[in-house]
Amino acid sequence: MHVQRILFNSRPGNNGAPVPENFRLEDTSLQPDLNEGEVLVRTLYLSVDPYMRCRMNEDTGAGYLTPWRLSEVADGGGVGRVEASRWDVLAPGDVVTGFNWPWATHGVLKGSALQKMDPQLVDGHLSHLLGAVGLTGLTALLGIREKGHVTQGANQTLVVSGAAGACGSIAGQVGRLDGCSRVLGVCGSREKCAALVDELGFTAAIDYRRDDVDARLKECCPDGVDVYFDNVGGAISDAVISQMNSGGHVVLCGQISQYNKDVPYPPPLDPRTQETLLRLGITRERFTVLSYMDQVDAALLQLSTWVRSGQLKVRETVVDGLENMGVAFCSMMEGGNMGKQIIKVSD
Ligand SMILES: NC(=O)C1=CN([C@@H]2O[C@H](COP(=O)(O)OP(=O)(O)OC[C@H]3O[C@@H](n4cnc5c(N)ncnc54)[C@H](OP(=O)(O)O)[C@@H]3O)[C@@H](O)[C@H]2O)C=CC1
Ligand SMILES: CCCCCC(=O)/C=C/[C@H]1[C@H](O)CC(=O)[C@@H]1CCCCCCC(=O)O
Repeated sequence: MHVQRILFNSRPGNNGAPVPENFRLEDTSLQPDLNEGEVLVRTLYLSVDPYMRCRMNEDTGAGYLTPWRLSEVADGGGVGRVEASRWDVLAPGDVVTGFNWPWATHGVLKGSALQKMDPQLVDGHLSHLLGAVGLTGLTALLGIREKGHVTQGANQTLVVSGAAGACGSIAGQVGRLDGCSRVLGVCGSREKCAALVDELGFTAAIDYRRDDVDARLKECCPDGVDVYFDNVGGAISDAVISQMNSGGHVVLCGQISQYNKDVPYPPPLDPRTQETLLRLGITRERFTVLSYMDQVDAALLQLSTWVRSGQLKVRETVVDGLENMGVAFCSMMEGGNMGKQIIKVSD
């Protein structure tokens, strides 16, 4: 059968922004004959994620991430439909997701590497299985609950960086639903700020590209910051942490501002920020959603319930066409997305 796939074409180098030409589209054929345990899937949606920038380096800097190999098919999170199966658990028509989905229109995958999903969980919006009711939503919900120490009635102020993105837009809403009295988002445009406040229920938002971040933080967080959900690191995080209360908590979710730099993960902290954390007894623990897989079923049900009831609003930036994977990835790394960046591959 004829398939299209995206090969990893070149490395951007440990220092520097990726370009779409780091990927290339290939037309080829796939032998759909299956061995025992294999499944033929048709790709519906592919996930576009910041951690992929680390997979573009020869050394990813993170133990659990393998580098993409040159001239091989890139992979990541995906959702698709089973077309043929020699794995007992799956049958044609089933909707499945996986972490190592090939960037291709069809693929032959190991059945044991796939999770069967109930489309009712997302009312048929299957792209949400990669976002709000998938790893993104889980990251936000479990990050807040495992590391944020949010307590109903405690009058806490939560700040979220990368707030208009996939994880951030959900984390802020979860913080509000779990009891924070004030939720402030930091993001990269006026339009994103407006969406956070007008649509997603954030109390206020800061445009870090145009506003005086320190001054706006003081203005919007008059009682200081109790919980910080950190998606970006760097200068924004230094500014937020400098206004945190003693005994506060930083959820170390990601550090995207450093991913185009040759630094390990997590990147070293500014010494003044390190001193603030120590002096004020602020926790800053690394959070990885993959460490909490035992909680996935209950957490997905919670996210699904909130989305279906309208309590949790979902934003996505969906681009059509496998051939646009590289462009969409580079755009996301520069803030071109609002909510989860998705590629739609087929209906
Ligand atoms: N710990 C875990 O288990 C997981 C962690 N993550 C991490 O969460 C973070 C968000 O991921 P995700 O929600 O998928 O991606 P997003 O949807 O948030 O997309 C990335 C966003 O980062 C912002 N950004 C890019 N460069 C910078 C910069 N230099 N400074 C500030 N903001 C920047 C852009 O928004 P803007 O317009 O605001 O600049 C862009 O839209 C990442 O750090 C990622 O690695 C993700 C999944 C799981
Ligand atoms: C090195 C920077 C990572 C920063 C944090 C981050 O973005 C983590 C993302 C992972 C999260 O735990 C859930 C995911 O989907 C991300 C990892 C996926 C791992 C898949 C394995 C890929 C491989 O074969 O290397």
